Amino acid sequence: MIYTVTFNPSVDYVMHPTTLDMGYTNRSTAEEMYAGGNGINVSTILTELGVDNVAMGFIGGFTGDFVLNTLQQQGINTNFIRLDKGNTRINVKLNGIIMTIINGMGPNIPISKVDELFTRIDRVSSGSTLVLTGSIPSCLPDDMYDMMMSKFSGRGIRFVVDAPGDLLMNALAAEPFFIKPNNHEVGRIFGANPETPEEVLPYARQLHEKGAQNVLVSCGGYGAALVDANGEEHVTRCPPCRLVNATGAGDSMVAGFLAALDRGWSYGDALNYASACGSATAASNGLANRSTIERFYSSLNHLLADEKAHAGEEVVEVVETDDDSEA
Ligand SMILES: Nc1ncnc2c1ncn2[C@@H]1O[C@H](COP(=O)(O)OP(=O)(O)OP(=O)(O)O)[C@@H](O)[C@H]1O
Ligand SMILES: O=P(O)(O)OC[C@@]1(O)O[C@H](CO)[C@@H](O)[C@@H]1O
Repeated sequence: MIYTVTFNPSVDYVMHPTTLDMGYTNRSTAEEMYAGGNGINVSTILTELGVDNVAMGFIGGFTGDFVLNTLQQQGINTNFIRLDKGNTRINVKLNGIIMTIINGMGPNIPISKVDELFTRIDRVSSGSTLVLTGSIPSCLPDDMYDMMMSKFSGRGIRFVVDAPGDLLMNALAAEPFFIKPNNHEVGRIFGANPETPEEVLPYARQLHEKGAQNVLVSCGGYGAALVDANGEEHVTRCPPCRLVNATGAGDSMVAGFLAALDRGWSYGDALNYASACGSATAASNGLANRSTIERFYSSLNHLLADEKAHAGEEVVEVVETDDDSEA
């Protein structure tokens, strides 16, 4: 069974403003609301792909009710702890010409509630996967994932960590099964600026050597790279698509990689499937549905087969001329 943990869920409130002028009233032409937060997004895609999972974490107030009701309507198994005070945050996504995001802070989580979460995780059986993803509210220590992995190590639980900066680096010593930073996060860690899957591979290998078993680095529209648990390197591309809203694209990759491994696929195929899931979400309003994912996976396989067939071919530069005569 896969368990996702979202410490700071959200109502993702997507607005479509036609202008974004600071200091003036701007108007939106449409709005959508989604149950959000990284672990919740992973659970949503896993459920869409028919993989058994449970979404855990903390919710509070009327916005917490919205998150819970939405997940339950989507048939997602939930095991959330209700906070006595405060509301689950609202994260505003201004989907204009340039996407602008304002994420809320989220409610305070008392230590007694964190202990309750640990008691629930204590009951998770050996062979389970625990997905620790997303930011941790500022009221809690930023070595939280590291601490959880140490606390529950030796139980036969596989840990997946997708978190920024120190949260990720602190978790490596506990040898997580799978991590998924993006190329910018990797760049910040190593003081570099890798963009393409080929450029991130050496850094992915270093993260692998520091303890992470599978290191998948997403590179936005460029595709993604993987150093797998056997130390083998893979790169993939993105299926061509029109970008609609990339919120949750990285989480969709995490879900896609886990879903493919759950089906017994190879690491290389799992990377391709993860890329298809990411791009399918980037091309959708909200998270992708299964049929979009399968369509993107098939179009990625065509693209990769094409790339392989033409590998090593000399690139002939096409020079455009003003007249219609053939060169
Ligand atoms: N412009 C794009 N065109 C096609 N696919 C994209 C684009 N941007 C993102 N994707 C898909 O989404 C995946 C994840 O994107 P990205 O590397 O931005 O991850 P991320 O920063 O973790 O995402 P997020 O935090 O928005 O969930 C990419 O590997 C790719 O499959
Ligand atoms: O504020 P955080 O926890 O860093 O990110 C939260 C968030 O932006 O990430 C998800 C997409 O990955 C959204 O559903 C959600 O709003």
